[in-house]
Amino acid sequence: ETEITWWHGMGGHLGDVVNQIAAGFNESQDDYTITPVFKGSYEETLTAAIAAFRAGEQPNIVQVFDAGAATVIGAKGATIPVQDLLTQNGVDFDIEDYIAGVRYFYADSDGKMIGMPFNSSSPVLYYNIDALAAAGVEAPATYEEFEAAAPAIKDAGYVPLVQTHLPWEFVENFHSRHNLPFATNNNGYDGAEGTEILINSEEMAMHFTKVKEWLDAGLFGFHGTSWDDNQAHFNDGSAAMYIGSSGDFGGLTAMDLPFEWASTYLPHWASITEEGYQSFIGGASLFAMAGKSDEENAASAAFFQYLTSPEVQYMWHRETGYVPITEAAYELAKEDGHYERFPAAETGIKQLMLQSGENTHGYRMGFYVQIRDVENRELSRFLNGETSIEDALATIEAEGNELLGRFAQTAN
Ligand SMILES: O=P(O)(O)OC[C@H](O)CO
Repeated sequence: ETEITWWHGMGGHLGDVVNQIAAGFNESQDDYTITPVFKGSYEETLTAAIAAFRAGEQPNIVQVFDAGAATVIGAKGATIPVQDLLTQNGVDFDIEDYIAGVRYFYADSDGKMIGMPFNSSSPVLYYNIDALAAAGVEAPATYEEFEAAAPAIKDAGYVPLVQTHLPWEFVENFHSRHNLPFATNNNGYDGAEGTEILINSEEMAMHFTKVKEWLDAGLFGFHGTSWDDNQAHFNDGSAAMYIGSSGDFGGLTAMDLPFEWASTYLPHWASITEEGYQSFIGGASLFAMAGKSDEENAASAAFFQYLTSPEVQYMWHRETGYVPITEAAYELAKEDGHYERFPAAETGIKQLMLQSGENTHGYRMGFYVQIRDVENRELSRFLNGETSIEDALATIEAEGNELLGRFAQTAN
């Protein structure tokens, strides 16, 4: 029997479902055993995998989040393109089986799939139905509607809004929802050479200036930049709404919160675009690391085949809220009546299928994990009154471009 390992960053409820998938694969056949290992946050998982690769102790499969994808795809020789792994091991592969939004996010510039989409998400707006009813307002579709409703929500005794990740929700997907360019060179997809971040814009300055006004007026809560710093305020009933991952759906359901909740799209500014554009996929994908035996690679291919079967995909989607990555799994969820029972479970995938534009397919920036650190640092300093928005955005742009330039050198 061949044994393989899978490093991932799925904690809590998500980790339980990962373990169920691994157990299901192990029971489904006698040739292979996969062992999932929780390595901490997405950032910690990626750091551990890079260190392990350098020491020749890499796992067979590692989960890498969207922000780290360009770095890993650009690290030639570190991974085996998943498309090659599958076809070399006799597993049928057709990129058209995947929903449009996930098809090319983890592909190289030739359209070859390098990472296997796994937990794909969208940032959505969750709302406490009881809180909005107490305030006599509807869930907002736009930030203008949020501004109009927020004072009544505050008067009803709630913090109107919190969010879980400034870069993902207020920067990266902000650009997609408004079809604004986020980097030169076709958002970085045309190559690392000369790619520059386009964060220092009128629209970013306007949005964060508004967020700071809301914060100062008690209409927005901000408790830190780690993934878990803010959601607790929604869970405990003090915040009426939060922007978070569609992949939070399963965890929220499992918590059995003492109030009714639902979700809707990530708001956009009607002043920038009347109709919002699609978001692009978040979450993470699975990479097969290089340097493993043929037997182990065959085991990884068999696991990926199992993982992408409609039944396993639907189970993962149903239990977590991550979007189904194949058309077949989405159809299965619809046929099973999943969205009639839980309308909030469909928000993420529907948002990925809204109108698209030239800037809505995501971004490809190397060392973007480090750029996120700069964004979090400078945007927090602005929200805490330690710098101006002009200086914050200029600093992110300068440090971001320096990191992008360094990445372009390593990638060549
Ligand atoms: O919380 P997740 O797993 O949906 O991931 C959100 C972001 O895309 C990670 O960078």
